[in-house]
Amino acid sequence: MTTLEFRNVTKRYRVRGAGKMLALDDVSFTLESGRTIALVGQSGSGKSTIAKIITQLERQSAGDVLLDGSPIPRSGRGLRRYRQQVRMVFQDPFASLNPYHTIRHHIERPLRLDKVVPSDEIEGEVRRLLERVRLDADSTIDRRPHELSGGQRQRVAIARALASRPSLLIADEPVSMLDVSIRLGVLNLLADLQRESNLGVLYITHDLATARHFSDEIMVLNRGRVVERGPADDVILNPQDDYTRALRNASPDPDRHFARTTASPAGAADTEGAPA
Ligand SMILES: Nc1ncnc2c1ncn2[C@@H]1O[C@H](COP(=O)(O)OP(=O)(O)OP(=O)(O)O)[C@@H](O)[C@H]1O
Repeated sequence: MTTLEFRNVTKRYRVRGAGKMLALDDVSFTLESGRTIALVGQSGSGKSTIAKIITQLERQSAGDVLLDGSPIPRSGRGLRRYRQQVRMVFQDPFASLNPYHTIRHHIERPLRLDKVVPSDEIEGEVRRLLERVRLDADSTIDRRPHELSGGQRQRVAIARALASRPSLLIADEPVSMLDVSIRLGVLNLLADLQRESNLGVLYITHDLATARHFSDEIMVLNRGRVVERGPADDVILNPQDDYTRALRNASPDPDRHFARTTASPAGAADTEGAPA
């Protein structure tokens, strides 16, 4: 069991000519393997700042971020091990993959860096990871990102994140840049992988309906403060905070229901896994 804990975390950004800007105000939560927490809030509420602190792109101004009770190491093997355990899926599958490199290269890299398998098993492991994200390995492995659709690229990004066999996955708006018709397929895939690997997932989203469906718990952020949290159904069906109610009322369809979340063969839930 792996646990990532935010304990009273505050983040102030220095803004030129305007002093400091409070982006996170005393935020505490615990993400553990096997559970999915959705982090919801309007633009500017601080969601990405939490992701940046977790991935060490930013440092908190105050408070503690602890992995299994210890502060995140700042350098060396400890930091490498932390980065292997906590992986990120970014919003933009177009920007997060290097256009000059093949899909094979993208997935091989973390396998080599983290010495996940012996060298002679890397090829097989790349193929296995592609199949895990329901991509056809033969027709995908030697392509470059621009030869794939947005949904296929995001599947490659997920395969790359899983390559290091992490315990926790931070998914920052993982489907918001994808065509609406294929979003559900990618979210179902993430849900399947979460269950198969007992991952802890922090699902950052604007979308209350998918937050409810794909998460155990929802945490609502407003201007850097957690204003409400609780079991997903409770937060959506019976919001206690005015801001959550406003978010819910502004949401196009917060009670929307979704089809199954069990593993599907490539192409069953959407056609993104099929070769182009
Ligand atoms: N590097 C930075 N320097 C100064 N202010 C920043 C910086 N990054 C974020 N902010 C400010 O911090 C606040 C929180 O931003 P953040 O990006 O975390 O919000 P968000 O909820 O992720 O928004 P979005 O959904 O639009 O990505 C915003 O007011 C933003 O303008």
